Amino acid sequence: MIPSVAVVASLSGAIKRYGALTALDGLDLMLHRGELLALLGPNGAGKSTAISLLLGLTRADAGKVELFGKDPQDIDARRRIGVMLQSAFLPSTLTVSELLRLTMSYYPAPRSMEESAAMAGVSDLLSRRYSALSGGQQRRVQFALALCGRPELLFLDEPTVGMDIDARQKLWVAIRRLVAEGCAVVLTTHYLEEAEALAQRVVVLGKGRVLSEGSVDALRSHVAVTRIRCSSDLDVVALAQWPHVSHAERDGAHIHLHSDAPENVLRRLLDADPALSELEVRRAGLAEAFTELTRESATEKEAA
Ligand SMILES: Nc1ncnc2c1ncn2[C@@H]1O[C@H](COP(=O)(O)OP(=O)(O)OP(=O)(O)O)[C@@H](O)[C@H]1O
Repeated sequence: MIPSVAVVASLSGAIKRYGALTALDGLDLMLHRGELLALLGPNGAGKSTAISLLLGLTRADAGKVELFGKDPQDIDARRRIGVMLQSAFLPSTLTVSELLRLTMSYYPAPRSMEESAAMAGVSDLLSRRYSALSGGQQRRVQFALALCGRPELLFLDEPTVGMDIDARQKLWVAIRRLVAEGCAVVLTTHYLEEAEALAQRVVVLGKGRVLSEGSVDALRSHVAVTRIRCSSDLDVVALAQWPHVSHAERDGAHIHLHSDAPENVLRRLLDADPALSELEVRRAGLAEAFTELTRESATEKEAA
C-alpha cells in the first residue's frame, strides 16, 4: 500500500460570501507535507480568500477548515506556519534585524537570524531600516520573516512581485530547499513560469471553485496541442487538410502547424519534404493550458 502523505491543512466544502457575492463556492483543497501547491486563477477567483480562511483571518460561512487538524485560529497550529502576504504592514521604524528578532520570538524553535537572512538573501540588509528599503528588498525581508520560524507550512501570496530576475531565481532556490526539507508550500502567482518551475501540483480556481487540479504536465496535456515550426516549401493549404493538423500557416520560409498527434504529422512531414530544416517542436505551456481552462469555464457559464 502507498503510504498516504500527511495532510497539513484542508478546506472541505468551504463557502465564503461577501453580501451577495460568493467568493468561495464549496471549495475542497488539501495541502500535503513536502509539497508545493501552486494556486492559480484569474483576478477575483478566490485565491486570497482561500488563504485567509486557512490562516484564520476570516471564517467560512459553511464547510470545514483545518490547519494541522485544528481550528486555524488555534495558536499551536499558527506557530507551525509562515506567511508572506501581498501587503505587509510592518513597523516602519524597525531595522531588518529587529523585525527578524521580533518575528523569531513568536516561534518555539526558530532558525538563527544568520540562517534566515542568508536563505532570503538579506544578510547585507540586517542593519537597514525596513521602510528605507526598495520594494524588491522589502519582499525579500518579508520572505525572511516568513521562513524564520522554521514553518511546516508556508503561504506565499505572489512572492516575487517587484523582484528582479536575480532575486526571483534566488527565492526559487530557497523555496526548493524548504520543500526538500519537508515544508509544505502554497504559492499563488500570476507568473506561470514560476508555477511551472516550482510546483508539484497545480490547482486552478475560477469563481470560487476548482476548475482543474493535477500536475503541471496533466494541466498542460489538457491543451493537447503541439506546435511544429520548420523551414519547408510544402504548401500550407494542403497541409491544413492533413489528419491531426488543426492549423497551418506560412511565415516567410517557415511553416507553423498545430497538431494533436505530432509524431504522425512529423513522420509525414519528413517524408514529404526531405529538404525540411530548422525543425522545432513545442508542447503547449502552462500559460496556454491555463488560458484555455479559464476560457472554457467562462464559455460554460455563458451557455448555462
Ligand atoms: N473583504 C471583502 N469584501 C467584499 N468582497 C471581497 C472581500 N474580499 C474579497 N472579496 C471578493 O471576493 C472575490 C474573491 O476575491 P479574492 O481576493 O479571494 O480573489 P483572488 O483570486 O485572490 O484575486 P487576485 O488574483 O486579484 O488577488 C472577489 O470577487 C473579491 O472582490
